[in-house]
Amino acid sequence: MTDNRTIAAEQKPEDAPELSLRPLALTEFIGQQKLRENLAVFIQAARSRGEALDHALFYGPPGLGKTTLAQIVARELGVGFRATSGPVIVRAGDLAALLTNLQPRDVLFIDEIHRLSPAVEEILYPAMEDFQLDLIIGEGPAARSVRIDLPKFTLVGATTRLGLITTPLRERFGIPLRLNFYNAAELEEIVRRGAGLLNFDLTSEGAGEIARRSRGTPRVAGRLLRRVRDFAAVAKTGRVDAKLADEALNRLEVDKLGLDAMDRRYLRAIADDYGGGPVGVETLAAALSEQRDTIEDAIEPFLIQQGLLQRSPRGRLLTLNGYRHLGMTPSKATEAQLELLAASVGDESEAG
Ligand SMILES: Nc1ncnc2c1ncn2[C@@H]1O[C@H](COP(=O)(O)OP(=O)(O)OP(=O)(O)O)[C@@H](O)[C@H]1O
Ligand SMILES: [Mg+2]
Repeated sequence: MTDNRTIAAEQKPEDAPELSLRPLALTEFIGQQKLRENLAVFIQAARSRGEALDHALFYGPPGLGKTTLAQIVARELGVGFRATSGPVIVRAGDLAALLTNLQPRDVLFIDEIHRLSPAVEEILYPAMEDFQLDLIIGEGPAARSVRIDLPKFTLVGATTRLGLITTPLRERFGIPLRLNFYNAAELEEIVRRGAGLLNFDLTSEGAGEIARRSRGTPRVAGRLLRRVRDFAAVAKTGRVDAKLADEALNRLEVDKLGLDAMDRRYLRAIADDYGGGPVGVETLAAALSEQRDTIEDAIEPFLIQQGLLQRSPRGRLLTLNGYRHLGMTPSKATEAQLELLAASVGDESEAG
């Protein structure tokens, strides 16, 4: 079932150093148990029918395994894998070229699918639903439309922002799958597996320390693992235990919860400059000189999941735990206000 195209398509420069840690089969993929079990069923059913898998959409915060799963899907189906991303497909013709080059049952992976242009999306709808391409050829009065039949293929989309996907596009995915942050036990398994692949002598307490501080994210776990290994190599220590891992992670400014300097800067801005909130995300983005997207995709979801931050219709709020984590105590008035809001505000983490 090893398909060379599957491997070739993945050699994006930013992924190259991580390549060796990427699980290649569903059984190697740790965590996301329910998602994995469901996916295994759908893949097996499609295989036994000899049909293309229904279109699948993976969504969730960065680094949780969306791209990895897309590749695994193609592998497990034993079909070809073509990868592209939303912003890369500029014109309808770009997408048409990709679609007409697919073999039956192939997987076409579109990363950052929330960033497709409306014109390209229009082409995608009939392609997904009826496996047909409607193209306009020529310009002006000579223009005519042609319809091309496509092979039955599987579109796998990935996005960090489900809320930014238009409803008609979202509804064309038969298999929407959400990835959640990983728990410490799952991350420990991922770290141990990574240490094994990197030939790195790490005690299980050392692995636990890295896992707990990986921000619920396998990509972060892999990164921290490599950095701890660097510290160990320079210190000429053979075996890395919890104490050494702790020292290395402290030097990397990763705290006990796994927050990095940017996370703390974000929380501190709300506490110090906006009295704990509520403060709008645009205001925060400007204050921190960060993109709003980065804040919403990469920073906030974990802080919300950890109960340090809350979203309300009026903006972001630091929770009592958020204050505690910064080693700060809110004023009595702020505390009372927080308790009121906590009682009335639900989690809006999926809001666009
Ligand atoms: N379940 C897992 N088990 C082991 N390693 C994993 C797992 N999920 C992800 N990884 C590792 O984490 C890294 C990031 O995964 P991946 O690139 O699939 O994330 P992503 O969700 O596509 O992120 P982005 O939204 O930034 O594109 C990969 O190098 C992979 O090795
Ligand atoms: Mg990805």
